Amino acid sequence: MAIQSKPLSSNLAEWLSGGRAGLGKSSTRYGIVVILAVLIVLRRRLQGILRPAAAKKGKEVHGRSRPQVIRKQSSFAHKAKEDNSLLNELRSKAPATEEEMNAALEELYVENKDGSYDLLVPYRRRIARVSINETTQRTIDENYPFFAKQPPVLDKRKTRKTTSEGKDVEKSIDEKRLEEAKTLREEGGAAAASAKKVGVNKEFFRQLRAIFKVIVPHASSKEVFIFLLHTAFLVLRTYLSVLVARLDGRIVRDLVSANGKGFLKGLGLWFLLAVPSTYTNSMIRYLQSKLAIGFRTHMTRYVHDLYLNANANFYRVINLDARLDGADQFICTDVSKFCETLSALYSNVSKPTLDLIIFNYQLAQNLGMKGVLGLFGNYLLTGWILKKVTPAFGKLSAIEAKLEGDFRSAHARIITNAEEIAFYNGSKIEESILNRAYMRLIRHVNSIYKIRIAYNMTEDFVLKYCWSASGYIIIAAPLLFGYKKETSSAEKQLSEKPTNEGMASKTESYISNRRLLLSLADAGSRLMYSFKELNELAGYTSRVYTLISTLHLLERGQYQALPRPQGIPDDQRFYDMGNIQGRVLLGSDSVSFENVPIVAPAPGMERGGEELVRDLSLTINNGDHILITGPNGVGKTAIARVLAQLWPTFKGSLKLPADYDPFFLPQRPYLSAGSLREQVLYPTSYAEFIKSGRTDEDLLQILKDVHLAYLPDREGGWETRKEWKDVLSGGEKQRMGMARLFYHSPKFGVLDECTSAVSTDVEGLMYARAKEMGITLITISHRPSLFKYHDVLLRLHGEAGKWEIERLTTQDGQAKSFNDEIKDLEEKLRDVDQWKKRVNEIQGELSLSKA
Ligand SMILES: Nc1ncnc2c1ncn2[C@@H]1O[C@H](COP(=O)(O)OP(=O)(O)OP(=O)(O)O)[C@@H](O)[C@H]1O
Repeated sequence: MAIQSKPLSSNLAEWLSGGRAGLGKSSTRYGIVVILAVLIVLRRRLQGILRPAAAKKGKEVHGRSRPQVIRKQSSFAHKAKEDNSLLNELRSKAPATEEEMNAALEELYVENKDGSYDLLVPYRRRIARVSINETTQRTIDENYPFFAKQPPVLDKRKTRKTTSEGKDVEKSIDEKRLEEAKTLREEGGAAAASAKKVGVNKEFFRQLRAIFKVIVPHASSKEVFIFLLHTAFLVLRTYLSVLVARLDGRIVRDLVSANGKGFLKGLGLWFLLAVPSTYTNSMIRYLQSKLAIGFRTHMTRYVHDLYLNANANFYRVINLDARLDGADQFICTDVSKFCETLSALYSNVSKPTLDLIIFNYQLAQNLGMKGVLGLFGNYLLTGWILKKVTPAFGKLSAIEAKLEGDFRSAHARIITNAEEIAFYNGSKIEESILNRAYMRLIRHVNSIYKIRIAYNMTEDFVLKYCWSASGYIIIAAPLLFGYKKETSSAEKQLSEKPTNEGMASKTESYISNRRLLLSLADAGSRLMYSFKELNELAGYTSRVYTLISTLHLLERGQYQALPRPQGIPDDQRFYDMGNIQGRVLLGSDSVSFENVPIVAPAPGMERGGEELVRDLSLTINNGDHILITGPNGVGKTAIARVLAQLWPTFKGSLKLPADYDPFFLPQRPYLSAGSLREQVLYPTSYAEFIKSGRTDEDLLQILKDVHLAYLPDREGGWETRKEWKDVLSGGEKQRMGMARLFYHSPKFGVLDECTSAVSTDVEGLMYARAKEMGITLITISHRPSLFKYHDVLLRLHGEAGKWEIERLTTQDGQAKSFNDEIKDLEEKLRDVDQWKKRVNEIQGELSLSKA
């Protein structure tokens, strides 16, 4: 045979061009050679393009010379201020020690001149430098219209009610909204409640389109390039599959015709083809993961920019709105699952689709028109059957994600409150709570598995067995029933060859067609599997969309709005997050409340927010230290929340100075993840500290003022990184809070019971120091010992939101003496007789009415 006498390369081309049943194009002759060449060229380019950003920019840095830096922190700080010389100093290839890593980690980021910043990320004992560009307000505004619409929670069928006469009427919009809020509350957030409606429908494609604005921000994004490359590899894989099918047939032909040499060559080619095939497969997987990571990075950064924006959306999500339940689960898990499913779906859909087209084309060449019609009839029928038996996977996966979130947050609560739970010996009850959350999740997952049994059986039966059987029939029909397809000239030649060779050719043709049919069945089942994945993607899409959409709405102060319930009297106030009428005005000389009710918001509750303090009017001038006092739960901290603009000003006006930048010290001191130095600096970063020109000596002086000067020595230096909330005692944590106040030295300091665990003598010294520094104190406390550090007392009573203001200093600014205080108290005692008289009167009236 001519083929046996030719050199290997030409044999390869000829074999793979397929002679009689080849791809029919001369270019395929050199297919393998071209593929190999392309791959070799691409390999180098790919490495360049797909390498992590830090490595690409050659920006790996770490703390090689850091020990000196630690010793000479202050001189180094000034050096670093000049032009990132710290980073230049730290740049080296050798891995850093733990101490060096900690020191370099403290940097966190380096600001660039164009407003962007380079984040310093620990990575394999080195610090990688990643450029971060925050999402601009313009991009957020441009994307807003795509996310402004939230999917309705209520099903249309449920928006009808029956009147007393038994008539079925449409519900009013208000009633629908109230019912929707109730559904949200019961189901635990919009994503969970609207999961009932999730599926591959118009809404899904609308949401996906909106999300694409985030995950592929520009046509020139790196993901577009990865996507194109991925597509090229997918096409290549299909092309290689066809070549493998051809080669398979040839090898069997040589076996049947006992052509040993031809068989060995075929085997050699088989291994040769394996090289690009395996490379292509692993590149497809790699690019798919790369795409998923790219999508996730875009989305996570976008979500973080919205979540941690100046309006404190992270606070609004939890306290002022009921649409998102467990934002951490959305951001950490759902975003990742969405991105992975989306990128996997692309290769899972495109590959079998491409396979179906190419294999069908190939089979059409081999089997003729009738065979193709048979195949298509088969597809339509099986497709219809599978559509009928496919369960609502989208809805199921959205519910699963919600239950996963519940389980995760139950665990998070234990981590946050470990000590308290341990003191209460609460393991048993906490375990029951955890187990219950887990069992709810597992029951749901189990029910999905059960649903899948029947579905997978049908899918396997239809795609593996029915498709193969119909494939046999289509191949066998011309042989058994003798109908002739349009034969190519190559086939005509073969059919005229002697019987042995004709038999071998028939075997070859059968094997090739059989392989193509098997690949076709495989492609079909993968496509069907993708449909299942598409449904799951719909579930994740609905959750991710709800996350981004809610953050967009909250960013613009658009809360979930509820109508005034019909049952409440006209004179009763109704505070709803959708109806905020108060104003916050900047530019005044002092901080002043003018008829501002202090209201605890109740997101998603029909009764509306609860009024804690009625129409507060109060002016706090610079240097007018004010103490707010009153019983527990009366609304003292609530005033601080309104001052911080965390809670809305529902009515009246809140006037603030133009440069209003108060510092709040909450009841529970928060200690961040970071070094000891960062605990004092919080919330400013180390980079800003360096920029300010202040030094560790300054920080030590501050620690002296709060009686914590021993800490750097005790904890092993300023760079020590620990879980500070466990390391410091209650009083130490509060004193650290005061240290932060002194470091920032603001005009106004809002101190909410922030020294309740500090001994009275040290507390007094700290208050005196704060006043010395010119900080105007707005203190919330029950401790009478603090009266003497304040000028004005705001006393909240709690009954019907009553409050009163009292001066604690005399006209000349002196603290009231004990004599003054006694006089005040005696004045008050004078009223006691009247109050007693009134109590007797009321009791008398009550006993009369009973009689
Ligand atoms: N995030 C919130 N959402 C809704 N209501 C809240 C929220 N936080 C607190 N409340 C409610 O507001 C009321 C006032 O709370 P606040 O924290 O202002 O009390 P307080 O006067 O500071 O009490 P204490 O002296 O115990 O600290 C309480 O009834 C509380 O249940």
